[in-house]
Amino acid sequence: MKNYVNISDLNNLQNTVQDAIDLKKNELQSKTLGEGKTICLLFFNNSLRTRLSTQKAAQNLGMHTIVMNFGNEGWQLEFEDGVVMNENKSEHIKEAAKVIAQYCDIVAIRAFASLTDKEKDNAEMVINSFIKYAGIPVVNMESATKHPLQALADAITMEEFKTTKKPKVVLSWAPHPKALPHAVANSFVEMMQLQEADFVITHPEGYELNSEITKNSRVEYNQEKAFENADFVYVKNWSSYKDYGQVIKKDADWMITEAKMKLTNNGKFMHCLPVRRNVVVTDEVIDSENSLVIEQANNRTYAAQIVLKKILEKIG
Ligand SMILES: CCC[C@H](NC(=O)CCC(=O)O)C(=O)O
Ligand SMILES: NC(=O)OP(=O)(O)O
Repeated sequence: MKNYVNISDLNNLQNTVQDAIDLKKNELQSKTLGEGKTICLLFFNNSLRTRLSTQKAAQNLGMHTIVMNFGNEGWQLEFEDGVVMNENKSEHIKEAAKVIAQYCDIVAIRAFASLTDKEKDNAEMVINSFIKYAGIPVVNMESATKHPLQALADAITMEEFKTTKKPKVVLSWAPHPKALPHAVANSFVEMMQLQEADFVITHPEGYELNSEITKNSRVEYNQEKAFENADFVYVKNWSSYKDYGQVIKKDADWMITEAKMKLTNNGKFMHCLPVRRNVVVTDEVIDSENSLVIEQANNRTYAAQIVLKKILEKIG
């Protein structure tokens, strides 16, 4: 595997999940694989889990890490070709990407969606520019449309906690005061499409995700109906895709409550974090024994570590 930008970059999701679960048993088993190698972790947006888990994963493999809050420490980058750079952009991605590649063997990038320019977001301009110009492996730490490290961690977690071969899994929208990206939901959908599961997406009308991603995944507009007999309830807010980047309705009654979780088959509650308590989910639900949010966060290290291990094995 050269780059890890989408969950589909994995040769086989199920095998990778098993590899990660094996790795968890002895996380330092490949502690010399990355010796002499450096990874640059570039953040154009905030992070807790991704930043700490990816750095830990690299260190578990013996790598050096360089972490940079590019958004407020680096130069404003120009991504368009042929532009006269006489305004607020100090450096072109062509130089920046090639320069960064002089300092590291792998570059990992977090650059959220603009949520204002659907075309540029869908084109994945930032991460694809790094792939084009850096010439070294690129890892996606949440881009404009995808969050594959989160999706892999979620797959690991469901494998560890599923009690049936074909669980019912619900991706449920929940309200949020801000307009949030589609990336986490998109990668969760793509990951579920690679799994043996009874998968259903539930959200209010107007919050349909990009149909090029959801394809023929089932959508149920009645949240409580979707929750019936669910084994896993994965919850995330996202802004409207149709009215791009808009919060078209806040629908407080879509918040996840104990009463809704009672409709499930003793279902597990999942969320990528950070989460707005008592907006997205009640304290009772996220604090319950059926909440897997901390297990998910722990598995972020092993998701990143198995990805970096496979990239390092290819680099040689
Ligand atoms: C891993 C999730 C990162 C990000 N979440 C947020 O931006 C939440 C921000 C907030 O709640 O203020 C998102 O929804 O994509
Ligand atoms: N879930 C996740 O990616 O968390 P951070 O945004 O804190 O990295």
